[in-house]
Amino acid sequence: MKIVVPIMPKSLEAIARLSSDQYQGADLIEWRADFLAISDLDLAASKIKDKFPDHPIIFTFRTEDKDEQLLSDADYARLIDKFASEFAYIDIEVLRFPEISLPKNAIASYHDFDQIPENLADILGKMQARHPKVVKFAGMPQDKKDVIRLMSETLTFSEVHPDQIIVTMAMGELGKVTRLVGDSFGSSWTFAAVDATSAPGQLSLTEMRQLQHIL
Ligand SMILES: O=C1C[C@@](O)(C(=O)O)C[C@@H](O)[C@@H]1O
Repeated sequence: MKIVVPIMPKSLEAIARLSSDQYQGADLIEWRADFLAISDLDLAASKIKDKFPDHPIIFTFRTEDKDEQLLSDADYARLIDKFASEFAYIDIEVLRFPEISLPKNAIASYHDFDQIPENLADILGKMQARHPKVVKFAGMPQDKKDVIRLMSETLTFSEVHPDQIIVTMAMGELGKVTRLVGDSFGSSWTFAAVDATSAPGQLSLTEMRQLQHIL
């Protein structure tokens, strides 16, 4: 299971302060670009690539967790188009922005911050139908059965689509187990933190490395 570590710099100075040594054990870096002003993204992109020359980087501009719409559909599409060729992977909220054509390195992603939806299989299927490089889902379980359901749907999906990379996780305390043993149920990546977490329930990179070793 690959370990992805998000970075969420809130200024260009914060990028300069990042110490890449702390990220050595990560397989991929996810740049959460939605914490910066749009006008800073160009400069930030080159600084981040300079900072992590040895890591594949995911460009993510998350809109699903914002109350207000930060970008129009057209601006989101332009942003995706611009950065897709600059990074190893690009996160795209495909069901929210269905008009976008997917580049080869697309991660089709979907978040539900309230629940593990009953129609999870349908959501995964709709994302897969766009033929992205990776299908990714993160949801908030309300009880232990939700956690088992997420893992069970992930396993079923991975058996039906053995060539499709799928990444799923349940967030929060209840969901932590999915970040540890997700790969036994078909999920290929897990997200872990250095300093701040980008979602509830993430373990630290150090803990995740130790666990990977044990497992
Ligand atoms: O999609 C994901 C997964 C995530 O939400 C998590 O729960 O670890 C963290 C986000 O930064 C990332 O974009």
